[in-house]
Amino acid sequence: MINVVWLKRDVRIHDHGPLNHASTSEIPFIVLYVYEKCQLLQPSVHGSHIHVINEGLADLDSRLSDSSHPLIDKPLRTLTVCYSTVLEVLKSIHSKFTIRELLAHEETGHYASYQRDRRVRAWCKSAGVKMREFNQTGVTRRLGDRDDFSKLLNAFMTKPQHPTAGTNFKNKIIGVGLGLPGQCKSLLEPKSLAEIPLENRADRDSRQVGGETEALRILETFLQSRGRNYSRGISSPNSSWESCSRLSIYLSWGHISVRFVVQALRRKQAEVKALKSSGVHMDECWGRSLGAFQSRLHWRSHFMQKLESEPLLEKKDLCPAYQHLRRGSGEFNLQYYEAWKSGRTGYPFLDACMRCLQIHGWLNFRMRAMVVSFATYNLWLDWKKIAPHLARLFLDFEPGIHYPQLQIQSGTTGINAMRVYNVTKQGKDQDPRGIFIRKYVTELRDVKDEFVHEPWKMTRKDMARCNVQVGSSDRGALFRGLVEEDQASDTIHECYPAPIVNEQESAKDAKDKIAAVRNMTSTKREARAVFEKHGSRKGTSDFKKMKGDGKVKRDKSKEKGQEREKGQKSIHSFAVKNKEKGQKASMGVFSTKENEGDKTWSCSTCTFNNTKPQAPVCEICGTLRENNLNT
Ligand SMILES: Cc1cc2nc3c(=O)[nH]c(=O)nc-3n(C[C@H](O)[C@H](O)[C@H](O)COP(=O)(O)OP(=O)(O)OC[C@H]3O[C@@H](n4cnc5c(N)ncnc54)[C@H](O)[C@@H]3O)c2cc1C
Repeated sequence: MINVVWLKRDVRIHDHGPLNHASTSEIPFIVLYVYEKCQLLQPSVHGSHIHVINEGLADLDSRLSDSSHPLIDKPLRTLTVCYSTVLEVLKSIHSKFTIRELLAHEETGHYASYQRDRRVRAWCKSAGVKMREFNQTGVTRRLGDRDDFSKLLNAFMTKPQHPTAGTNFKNKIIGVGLGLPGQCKSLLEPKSLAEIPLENRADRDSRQVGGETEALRILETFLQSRGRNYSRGISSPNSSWESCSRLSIYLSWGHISVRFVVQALRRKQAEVKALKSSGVHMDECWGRSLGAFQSRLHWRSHFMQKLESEPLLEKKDLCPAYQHLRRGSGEFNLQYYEAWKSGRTGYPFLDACMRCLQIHGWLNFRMRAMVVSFATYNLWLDWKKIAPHLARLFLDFEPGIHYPQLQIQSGTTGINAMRVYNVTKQGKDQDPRGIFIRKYVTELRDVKDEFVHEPWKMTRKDMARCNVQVGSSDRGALFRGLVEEDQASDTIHECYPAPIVNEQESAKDAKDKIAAVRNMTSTKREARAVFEKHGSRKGTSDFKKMKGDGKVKRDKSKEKGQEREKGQKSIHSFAVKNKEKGQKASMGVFSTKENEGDKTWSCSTCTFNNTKPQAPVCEICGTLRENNLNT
């Protein structure tokens, strides 16, 4: 008899329920990782993900074998790693040893992993193997609605972590040479994983390194010093590099647990508070930044809960009313898609973001939202078509955040306000001197500050002076003319495209199309159902009041298509009312502020600074506006 610890997105030693459980049991166990063929076939998989996974496995192998050096290309010492399907491997182990317990973490993954888990559970049942799954994200299985979500999440985060297994259990691990299907002697490079298309197997040029050791180090530097600037540094791609925690890849691949991070954060918050009350001068930034970081960690579980409750979210729109949008025949413009993908849209700030992702696999939140907004509004591309490419680009790909965010940013959830980012304005705000642009869009490195965000405004002479030709594929044409004119240049350098769409017009068209769907009575009804199931319940008392009693109920009259009663509030009626009052529709989070003055309100759930005084819900997380704690 043996136990099996099945590793998925949980490759670490700290706060690891399955490892702890196995190590305190009297029988031996296998620590198993499978390069699963059915998962590797998913279009979201990229070689860089495999490298990060391998770095995590090598780190764990060295921790479990008491060695100080993670060895990626050397024989494995404690882990059992196979290249197969998990069911085949489990069946083989069972036939050789008889598995008593299969120990794993619950996974809120894409649909293929959801189905795989169901198959494994069914097999365990039929084979008499007890399967035990541990929670590691704070997400609750089979949660009907969001009424108790925050309470449950808080309880989970407050619970003591699983003890880190001591060294005495290590001789209980059975590992190498078991003769299992596809068993590997060492970790596999992406190049030997035939399921991943060739073009997706390469690594990123410069990316974060995976593994628990690195995760702990990054957390420490953040809480010791970098985190101080979190609040004011997260929006610009220049400052976010250091100011953001940069923990996402470790959280996504399970090299650190979210509870470990939350509890470390709480200790830091207590330390800051204690120092302050003992009279030590504390920089105000710390308190604000730690609070904002705490909110982001809350969002993590908040968004993952959506996918947990709606496993098909990767494939369908949260609000069915939007299903047909961007999916008409001929609506997908391949040329636009390719330009967006390769960072050649003619909008320098946008192109810099896409090229930055190709090199590093990371961008801050605002820039991610912006690249999706540009693709789905300005280029009118279907979010489902851009999702796999972004998933491959993001080193921290986490399905439970990725798909809900894609839907929010493309305006199809029914419960979030439309947010169309003006990429040129964002560039001017977040990268005023074009430092980020010049770093990635090297064609523009010699362009003067005044044109770096709008190079198409340069005259032909300006272009010649900074050795770039904007808007023509004929490199020679411009310069031939100019050389004759003023002999200004005898060298021909690089080309940069002219903008592929008119930013203002394309945004307006897209917003009109979305608004037409949003304003339909049937859409409002569907959006309400989405809110009941997935909307944040911060400001819960108002939500309950709105419903007339303490419990959220489905509005049957609306389901039958009847009109809303007079005076009854709806998430959507507010948004429509704004327009009726003649308020200008938002061009993006910043332009709204200009239109409506400085009446911003900071959301008590997610701390986002909302710029629409009349907005019924927070633009980011959907929390009800009424009596929002920070209003
Ligand atoms: C279209 C889109 C897709 C995204 N896809 C992913 C993804 O696949 N994986 C991923 O980890 N994040 C994703 N994000 C959220 C966010 O951009 C990243 O979590 C963040 O940039 C990671 O950097 P960080 O760890 O330094 O973040 P920090 O700002 O330091 O935040 C700490 C942690 O909080 C969580 N977090 C932060 N912002 C969000 C958010 N908006 N929603 C949910 N959780 C959040 C993350 O786990 C993050 O690691 C996406 C955002 C957008 C707009």
